[in-house]
Amino acid sequence: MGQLIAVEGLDGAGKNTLVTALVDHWRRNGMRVWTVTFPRYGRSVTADLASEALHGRHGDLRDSVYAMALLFALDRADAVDEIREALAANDIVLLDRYVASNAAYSAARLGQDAGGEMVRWVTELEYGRFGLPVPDRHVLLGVPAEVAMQRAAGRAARDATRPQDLYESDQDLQFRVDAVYRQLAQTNWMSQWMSTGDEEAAELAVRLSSE
Ligand SMILES: Nc1ncnc2c1ncn2[C@@H]1O[C@H](COP(=O)(O)OP(=O)(O)O)[C@@H](O)[C@H]1O
Ligand SMILES: Cc1cn([C@H]2C[C@H](O)[C@@H](COP(=O)(O)OP(=O)(O)O)O2)c(=O)[nH]c1=O
Repeated sequence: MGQLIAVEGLDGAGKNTLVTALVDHWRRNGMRVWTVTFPRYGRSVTADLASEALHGRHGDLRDSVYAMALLFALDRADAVDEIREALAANDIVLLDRYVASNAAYSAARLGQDAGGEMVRWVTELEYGRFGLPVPDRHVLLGVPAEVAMQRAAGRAARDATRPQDLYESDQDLQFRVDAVYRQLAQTNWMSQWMSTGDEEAAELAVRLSSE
């Protein structure tokens, strides 16, 4: 049975870059690693609908915090079997965003903290009703919010296929999401959280196996 690890952080924090480096490091060391990025764009109709809403389509869908969270959650509900199969066949299953993204972004949108109603609702829906496996570890890529926002803006400027969405372009929201993420990490929400900045993947991989 593999270890389930979720990497979390703001838009532009560097999650994708870190996950790619970790997978590369572990595979070079002979470990069996499987990875998936949420939302599963192109594979999940609910993920695609959520992205389209965040880019201005589907009327007032994006105004509903619960409706948006439900779309992201349904994408994961549909992935339960593939995650369980991956855990059975690999040493490590690495998730680029997971349930904590829904908890942090949705709570932040409502001005709530990590102890509020929205985090409870996400927990009951995704870990309770949908039966998603709880990560053994969470990794919070906690670069300063200003840095993450600059990187997300830079990426959008360089890549015309990745315009900033509603959440990425809302600086106040990003600061609030950052605060909720840090509370989730401090309270070790659902499992142990490890915080990292711009750390070499090799160093982080060692810390993940030793702490
Ligand atoms: N450690 C780093 N130092 C500088 N730039 C970085 C670093 N990590 C990622 N980036 C850059 O920041 C941008 C966002 O990184 P990405 O991994 O796509 O973030 P996320 O998946 O968290 O949105 C990309 O343009 C990437 O090249
Ligand atoms: C996975 C997930 C993402 N989100 C948010 C975080 C991001 O701001 C946004 C889009 O996800 P993101 O991973 O940033 O996708 P993109 O490649 O389009 O930048 O959705 C949630 O609110 N809940 C979730 O469950």
